[in-house]
Amino acid sequence: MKLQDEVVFITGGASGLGRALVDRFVKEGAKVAVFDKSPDRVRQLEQEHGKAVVSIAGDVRSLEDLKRAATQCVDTFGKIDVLIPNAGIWDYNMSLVDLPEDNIDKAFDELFQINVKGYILAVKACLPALVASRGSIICTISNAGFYPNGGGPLYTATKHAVVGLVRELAFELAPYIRVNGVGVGGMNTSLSGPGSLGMNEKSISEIPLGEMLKSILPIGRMPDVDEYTGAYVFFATRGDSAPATGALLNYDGGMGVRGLFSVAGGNDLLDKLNIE
Ligand SMILES: NC(=O)c1ccc[n+]([C@@H]2O[C@H](COP(=O)([O-])OP(=O)(O)OC[C@H]3O[C@@H](n4cnc5c(N)ncnc54)[C@H](O)[C@@H]3O)[C@@H](O)[C@H]2O)c1
Repeated sequence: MKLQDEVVFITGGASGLGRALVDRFVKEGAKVAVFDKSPDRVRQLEQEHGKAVVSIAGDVRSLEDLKRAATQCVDTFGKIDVLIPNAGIWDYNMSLVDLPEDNIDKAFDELFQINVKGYILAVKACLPALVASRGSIICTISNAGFYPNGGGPLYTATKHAVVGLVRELAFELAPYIRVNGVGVGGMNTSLSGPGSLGMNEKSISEIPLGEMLKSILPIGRMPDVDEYTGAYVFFATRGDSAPATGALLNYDGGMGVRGLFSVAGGNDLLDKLNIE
């Protein structure tokens, strides 16, 4: 177990990637505080994990909710070693031309309030505890934090903003708190969209992402959600990641190394080297 007795606070931990992170961190010996807007799903997590998990329902757009949750985490587990701002929504690749004029303001506010302000408020709420523990922050980014076409202009702008946030906070919070980011790629979760665009009941799992990514990613397949959790364990581990702050890990199946003429340049390696 790599994280025995470390305490992790995660937003959006009741579903998808966040949920997989909770399971993985508990397996690694950590105690986990889960903050999510869905009271039913956070309660269920607590039931499944017993004393290793405390769950708090709230909205990442509310500093008050997050401060209440940070206090509950410290009251229950005594500290916060790692904060993972992760709760997010997607814009389902809605292009600028398709954005309805009368909803741009609301959609912009909703996406930025959850995907960017939600991260800033989570840090603000956990800051005293993180300084006291000499802890670290691991932000979930996305391939959309680095490349176009992983979202529309609104989502892509929010994820690029998180890249800036990682860099700024890594500077501002040094030498007491390390701040890093993981640029995860496509995965089968319940990722939904802004209510202002009528997308709050949608789920990315309705899209045949696995089939699509086979021919888009150099690794040739969409990773399982669980396969994304190792990077977070690495950044949370005090020993192994001690030199890392302001680090951004592209962890997306190789989107930045796609070839111009074919996605993966080594498709004929087995034939050429006579390997089964
Ligand atoms: N699924 C993908 O293909 C993909 C790709 C790249 C990046 N990401 C990023 O991964 C992160 C996790 O998303 P996911 O795919 O696991 O989706 P998900 O919907 O399964 O999980 C996100 C969680 O955040 C919670 N949440 C949303 N808005 C909230 C709010 N206002 N307050 C509190 N909680 C809120 C949801 O209830 C949900 O439990 C997001 O930041 C997303 O942008 C996802």
